Amino acid sequence: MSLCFCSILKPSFLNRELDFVSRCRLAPNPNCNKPFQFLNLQLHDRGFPHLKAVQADGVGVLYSDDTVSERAAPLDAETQHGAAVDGVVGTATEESHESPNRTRLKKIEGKKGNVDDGDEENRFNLRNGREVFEEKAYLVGVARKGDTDSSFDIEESLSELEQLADTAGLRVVGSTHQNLVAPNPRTYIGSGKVAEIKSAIHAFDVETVIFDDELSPGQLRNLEKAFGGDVRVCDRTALILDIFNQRAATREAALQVSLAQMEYQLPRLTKMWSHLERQAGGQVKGMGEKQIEVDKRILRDQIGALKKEIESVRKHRKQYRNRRFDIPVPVVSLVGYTNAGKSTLLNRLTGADVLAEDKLFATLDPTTRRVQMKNGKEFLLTDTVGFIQKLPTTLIAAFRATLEEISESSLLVHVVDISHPMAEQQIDAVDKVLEELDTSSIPKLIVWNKVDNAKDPEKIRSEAKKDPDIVCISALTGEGLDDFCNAVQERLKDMMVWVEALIPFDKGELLSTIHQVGMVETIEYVDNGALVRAHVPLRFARLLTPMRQSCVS
Ligand SMILES: Nc1nc2c(ncn2[C@@H]2O[C@H](COP(=O)(O)OP(=O)(O)OP(=O)(O)O)[C@@H](O)[C@H]2O)c(=O)[nH]1
Ligand SMILES: [Mg+2]
Repeated sequence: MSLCFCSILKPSFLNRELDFVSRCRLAPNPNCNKPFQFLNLQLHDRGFPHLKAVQADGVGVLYSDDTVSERAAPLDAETQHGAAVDGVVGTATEESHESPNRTRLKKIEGKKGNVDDGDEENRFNLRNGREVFEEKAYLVGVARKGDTDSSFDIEESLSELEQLADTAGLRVVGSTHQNLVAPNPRTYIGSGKVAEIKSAIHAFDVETVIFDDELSPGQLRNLEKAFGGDVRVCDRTALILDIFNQRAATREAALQVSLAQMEYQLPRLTKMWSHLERQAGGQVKGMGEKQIEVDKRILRDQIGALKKEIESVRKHRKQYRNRRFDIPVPVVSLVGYTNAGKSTLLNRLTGADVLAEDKLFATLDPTTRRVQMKNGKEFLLTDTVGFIQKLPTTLIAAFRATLEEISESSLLVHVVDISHPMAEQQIDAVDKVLEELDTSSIPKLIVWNKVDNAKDPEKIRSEAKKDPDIVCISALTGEGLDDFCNAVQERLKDMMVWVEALIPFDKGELLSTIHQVGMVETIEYVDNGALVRAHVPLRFARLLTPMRQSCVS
């Protein structure tokens, strides 16, 4: 089936019953006499002790007790071509234009436990307060020859996909990739690769195959068919949507994720009802087709209703924001790649308790807190949803309202995990999304976080010193936080205007606000009030206009 993640039409694939696994278990077939390729049991004895060999076409599996089982044969001759698992790293039979590529089988150890018959219970794990069954997933990526658009190489992108899969509660058992000039319009990857993956699916009881790029509805369908129907095929977008779905804690986030999911599903609403045709022995052809049209209409109506609801929540949020602007405290937004440490920084500076953990997309909703500096100055700090390379456009669109917080800030703080091997590429990916959000006019400060975790912290610190727009910190240990606050203060001062105002004695509260949000140079107490010279935010300067005039006069 093509749709893995629709919470409205069907539950998340992470909640599926064991039934799916038992359906995948192979029925013994001792009469099978096709050639086998023996697996390297040394590598796999922890993870797959029951497997001894896989038939050359990947269809049959020989178990350690010498029973042979066989799945349904491949659907078309094309996918049989070159199928093989070579035990340790799996070789791919390539089409002539495809360069060699690698298949990785993951050694499952430590907390993940064994994946054998007696280990099914260990595959239930507590995630976000609910027990989920860890499905076995296999990852597939494509490196495009001559692709200059993406700065992530395929290994790095797959490693990030693995982190996403782990966050979603899946157990990754292996991965593979292929170099292609252009993706295959039918199956995204070449036929040799399809066959190779099919072998891996059979050999390791893979339940979900995840592609690192967005697949077209047709590609999804064809791949599922080619893999034999019992395995779910999904892509990075669906995986990210599922994580968002699991993590949406507020009504607004839940609405936004639902909208993104529905928009993703609309063109993929196929095959859902093909069982009707099968049940009817194919005699009522078209029955499934009609049902799809009905489903699409229902989904479109739901999308319309959701958009209206989001709009009303958005208006509410805007009113709240406007009220917030009555107090002229500048707003500083934390932006950055997911897992960079934005929430940890907010928590550290404000004593907030926003969820911060070593998982991707821990934060979905913006949280704003007041930062009180040692010198008594204040600013508001907003934590926002993290970005990622290949961020689904449906998600950007759905979260645009929330991200408006960013475009209305006085200053953007781009938090970078400088200890991450892909820090530079992550910076590029964030800049790309910021461009899409039209934030070029807002001043930026770059924060190199997690310096404590860097291989050579000293080098990082001295590099940061060379650029006045970079501050080096550790949100975890507190290193550099004073420098960070001072740098924010400096940037905010640059955006303030110089005023001289005579504040009457009966408006004493204005004087304390100037101290709070501005930078006071001098105060002189005269007969009819306090003569203040200070830098204040533009919005606040407007408020002082009458007093500025009286000062001038
Ligand atoms: N060593 C080290 N770890 C840090 C530091 N800052 C954050 N972390 C860890 O990095 C992980 C991610 O931190 P978060 O604050 O959740 O990151 P985030 O940017 O809010 O992530 P999303 O909400 O997913 O976008 C957590 O395990 C933090 O403990 C730091 O300065 N040093
Ligand atoms: Mg966060």
